[in-house]
Amino acid sequence: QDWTKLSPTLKRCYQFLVMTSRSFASVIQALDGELRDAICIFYLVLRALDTLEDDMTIPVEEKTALMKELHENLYNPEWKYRRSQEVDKIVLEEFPVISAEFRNLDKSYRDVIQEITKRMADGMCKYLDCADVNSFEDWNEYCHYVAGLVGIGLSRIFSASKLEDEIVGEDEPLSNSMGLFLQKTNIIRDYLADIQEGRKFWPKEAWSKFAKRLEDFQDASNRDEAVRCLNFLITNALHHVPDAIKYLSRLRNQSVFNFCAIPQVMAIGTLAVCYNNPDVFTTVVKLRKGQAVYMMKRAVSLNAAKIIFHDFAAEIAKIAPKNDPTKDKTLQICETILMLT
Ligand SMILES: COc1cccc([C@H]2O[C@H](CC(=O)N[C@@H](CC(=O)O)C(=O)O)C(=O)N(CC(C)(C)C)c3ccc(Cl)cc32)c1OC
Repeated sequence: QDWTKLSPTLKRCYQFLVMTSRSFASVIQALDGELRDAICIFYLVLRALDTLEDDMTIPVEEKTALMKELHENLYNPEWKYRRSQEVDKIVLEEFPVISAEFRNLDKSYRDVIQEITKRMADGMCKYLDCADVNSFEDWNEYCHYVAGLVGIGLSRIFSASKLEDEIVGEDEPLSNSMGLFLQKTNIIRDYLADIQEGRKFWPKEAWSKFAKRLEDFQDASNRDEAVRCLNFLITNALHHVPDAIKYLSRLRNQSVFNFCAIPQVMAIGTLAVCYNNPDVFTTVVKLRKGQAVYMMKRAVSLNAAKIIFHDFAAEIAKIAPKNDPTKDKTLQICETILMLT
């Protein structure tokens, strides 16, 4: 990334990227050619939408209008929002800087970013009034709106840049799975942080088999049932791994592969650390920093990524408890992953 050649507004956008995405910013900045700026701006527009959705100080009616209009305000040079209390509020306060660089992008990228922003906002608003996630179908739909659409949009940008084949952008189910795997992993890992903020993303179809209320998993007396529900959800999330492996096998550009593979291997590593782990209900379980850095360095080829998927699937299969009600399905999906990797 040659910072000296950037316009002041584009330089400012990369500063926002570094502020809002910590470790991930470096992977975006390493993207080749037109992809770097297009995905930097896409990331920031998504961050702006996410910041609105997360801000509980904005009344629901006002928030719904702001989110649904964001895709139009990409073409409104003055539009900004200054009343957010969120940590990443700068992307809303300085939105004119982001929209200015959005309008400098090639039309093919602008059309994808605008369409995904519109569809995501509409979907998020459907779940805004705490319409709880009941069935696994609801869970897949919610994750499609907040994450699957990101995968679909990114895949179309990869193909539009010609750095990846048309098929990458056309195959929506695979792109959707890339998002569902990451988002389900985040939701599983973030049980305690979310419940403490009154946010419930674990599907009722799952937790109702193990407790009367989702909050009950916080009590040490319910720890065994909580871990069984955890293992049930992790097993469901692992079913997206075969699609992720197929998606990664289609990529030809090294910088795109690194950008896509690193979050996926971090996610299966997170699921492996969470599996059968009661700490999920008392802290936010994270990969050890050294392990995360190690994986970011290693996941640079399909074979290297496959080995990481293989090792974590083998680890989960090894510790699957004999008396866990989901054990057979867990071993089955692990076996499938082991055969693919
Ligand atoms: C083909 O699809 C993808 C390919 C590569 C990366 C991502 C995906 O990876 C990061 C990775 C990331 O942002 N990691 C964080 C760590 C963390 O949030 O736990 C980081 O390293 O800061 C992520 O998590 N999300 C957020 C969603 C999952 C909601 C989409 C995300 C948000 C905006 C963009 Cl443009 C991309 C992604 C993809 O999206 C599916």
